Amino acid sequence: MTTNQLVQEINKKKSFLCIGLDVDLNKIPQHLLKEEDPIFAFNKAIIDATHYLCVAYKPNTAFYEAYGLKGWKALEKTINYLNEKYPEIFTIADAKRGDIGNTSTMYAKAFFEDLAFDSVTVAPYMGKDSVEPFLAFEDKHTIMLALTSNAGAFDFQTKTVEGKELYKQVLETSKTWENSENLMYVVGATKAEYFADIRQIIPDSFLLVPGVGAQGGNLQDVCKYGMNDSVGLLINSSRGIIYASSQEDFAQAAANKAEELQKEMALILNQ
Ligand SMILES: O=c1ccn([C@@H]2O[C@H](COP(=O)(O)O)[C@@H](O)[C@H]2O)c(=O)[nH]1
Repeated sequence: MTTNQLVQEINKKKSFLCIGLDVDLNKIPQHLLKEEDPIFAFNKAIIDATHYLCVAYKPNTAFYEAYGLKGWKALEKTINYLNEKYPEIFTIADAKRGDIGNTSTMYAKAFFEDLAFDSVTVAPYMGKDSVEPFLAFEDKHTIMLALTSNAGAFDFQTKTVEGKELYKQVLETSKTWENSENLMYVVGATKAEYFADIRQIIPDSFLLVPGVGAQGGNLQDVCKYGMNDSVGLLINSSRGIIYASSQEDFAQAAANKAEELQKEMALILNQ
């Protein structure tokens, strides 16, 4: 999917919501455990109930890898279902990959070709030659960690290196890489006070923003400083939506939570 198609979808749905599909078998409604593939059954119900309220889904691969082959199969069924039934939806494999060049190419093939995700998250720590192999894929997006939502972000990312915070170095340097137009960035909603500075460096890039809901980030603050002329934000909520209920009504409860966020977004877009 191109960035223009994503922007069109945002404007059509009046939503820049991304729903995180972080499936934990201990948290899903127990009646689903009788299904042949409980993870996929859960995802399918959530997707069918919420697709008109969001523009992206983000399965975090950890929640699938943890269940071995069954988990990976459920991930494959989920992305295939999304691509076949809801091709207008942007898909994110939250895998936080990145390695020496030839290995990164294989990661990119796994997520862009075999699983056919629109985007994958990567860690910048290994630098240019670990990220450029992802950027080489046309109409695919590489979402690089910039300033993460967790407390540990302050261990390295905000430390000053050669007179500048490390996350700023990451943003500035990445702009010089080949095919950098295929980059998006992760910035945590819990770091709202940093968005204005970040927008100075990357005014036009899309930002994937996790951390609203369960982690306490505030949507209004993020939008105030992080939004650009094309909206430029994908706000992710995972647990706050998908675990709204652990009963038979779980999909409707998730849709209700998603609608609360979508309505807030529509108001912001109409301002
Ligand atoms: O900085 C980051 C980067 C990634 N994440 C991931 O986003 C979701 C957030 O889930 P919630 O349940 O809405 O808190 C999860 O997959 C994280 O691994 C992040 O939170 N922060």
